[in-house]
Amino acid sequence: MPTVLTDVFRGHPIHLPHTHQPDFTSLSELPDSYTWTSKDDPLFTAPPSPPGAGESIPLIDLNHPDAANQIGRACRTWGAFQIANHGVPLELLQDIEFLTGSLFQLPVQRKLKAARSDAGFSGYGVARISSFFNKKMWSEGFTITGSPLNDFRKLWPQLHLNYCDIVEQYEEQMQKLASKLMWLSLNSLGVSEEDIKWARVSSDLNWAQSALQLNHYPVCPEPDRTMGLAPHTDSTLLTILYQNNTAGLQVFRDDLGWVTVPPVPGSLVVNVGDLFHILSNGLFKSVIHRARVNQTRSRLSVAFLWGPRSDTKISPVRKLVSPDESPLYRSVTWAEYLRTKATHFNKALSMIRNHREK
Ligand SMILES: C=C1C[C@]23C[C@H]1CC[C@H]2[C@@]12CCC[C@@](C)(C(=O)O1)[C@H]2[C@@H]3C(=O)O
Ligand SMILES: O=C(O)CCC(=O)C(=O)O
Ligand SMILES: [Fe+2]
Repeated sequence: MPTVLTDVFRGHPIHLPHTHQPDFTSLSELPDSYTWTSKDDPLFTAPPSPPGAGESIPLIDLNHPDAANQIGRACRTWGAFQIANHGVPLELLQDIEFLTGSLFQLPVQRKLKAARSDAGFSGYGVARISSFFNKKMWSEGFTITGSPLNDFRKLWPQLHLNYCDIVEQYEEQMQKLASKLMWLSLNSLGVSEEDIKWARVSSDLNWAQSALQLNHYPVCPEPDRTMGLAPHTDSTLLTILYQNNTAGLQVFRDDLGWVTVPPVPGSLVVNVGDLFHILSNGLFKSVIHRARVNQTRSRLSVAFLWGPRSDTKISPVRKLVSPDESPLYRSVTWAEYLRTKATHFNKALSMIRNHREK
């Protein structure tokens, strides 16, 4: 059984056609293979949030004395929020944006030197969920887990060490922030470190692991007819997303439809992932989100995908399950869940749901 993320997809190869990526910049018309309709994705034409509704996910000031409750509320109603005053240096956000921009600007032959293999985890390619859709997505991505040294050396024979250093610093900051956010939201439910022993702050963060997903959405001649990244939930506990100043991220709410998450300079977007939904016995929503593209500006985003060690069993916190009911989900490790997701995509959650008797 794999204990690091690198091994998770080894027995679950997915054929991902990286090498058929077009040179996005040379296309003046959208090819049919990139043209999406509601047949390709039932939510494609779901209404955008009504104009003037003025509602999007909350922007929460982490220094606010009531931040924990605000975060808890956002996790229950939206499954997403933005944070200001998160303590991550602005310069580091600029560095990771610069790194991401430089990576995707490399010639495609260079990027393909670090292509992700079908059974691999790290490297350059299309989104892993691509295999579940008939149409292609107008984006390219780069996944990092563990040290990026080998891949970065292929991309930047000279500068790779500087870029590795940025990734390392960024991951360190994100780890601290993610654990803080998890505990703030759990505290708002009355759950404390006594209730989830594997995730104690004092256990020096060795209980967690992560991946970084860099995304690039090139300028597109017909943005309304294509998709940057198809709707999905993240398989994480929490995801912390940095987006550049081009809008594109949307979250889905049953009552509102697609709601745009406007870029707020210096702030970060946080998503509840499927594992946090499980841990909270369904109280926190793992939010369906997608990325649209833009006709005049390219868009970059950096997702920090955060979860427990691969061998930790995640199950609903006992305290959140009422005594006369069984937990909503059976226990699952992150490795098992990622593999279930890799084969069953958006059915994964329902596959580990306990069916209540009576
Ligand atoms: C740790 C993770 C989480 C992964 C798989 C693996 C590495 C890359 C992540 C993403 C990033 C892009 C969306 C997503 C849906 C995808 O296709 O690749 C994510 C997926 C998940 O959250 O399920
Ligand atoms: O680019 C975005 O805004 C969304 C990216 C995302 O959802 C992901 O990488 O999981
Ligand atoms: Fe995502």
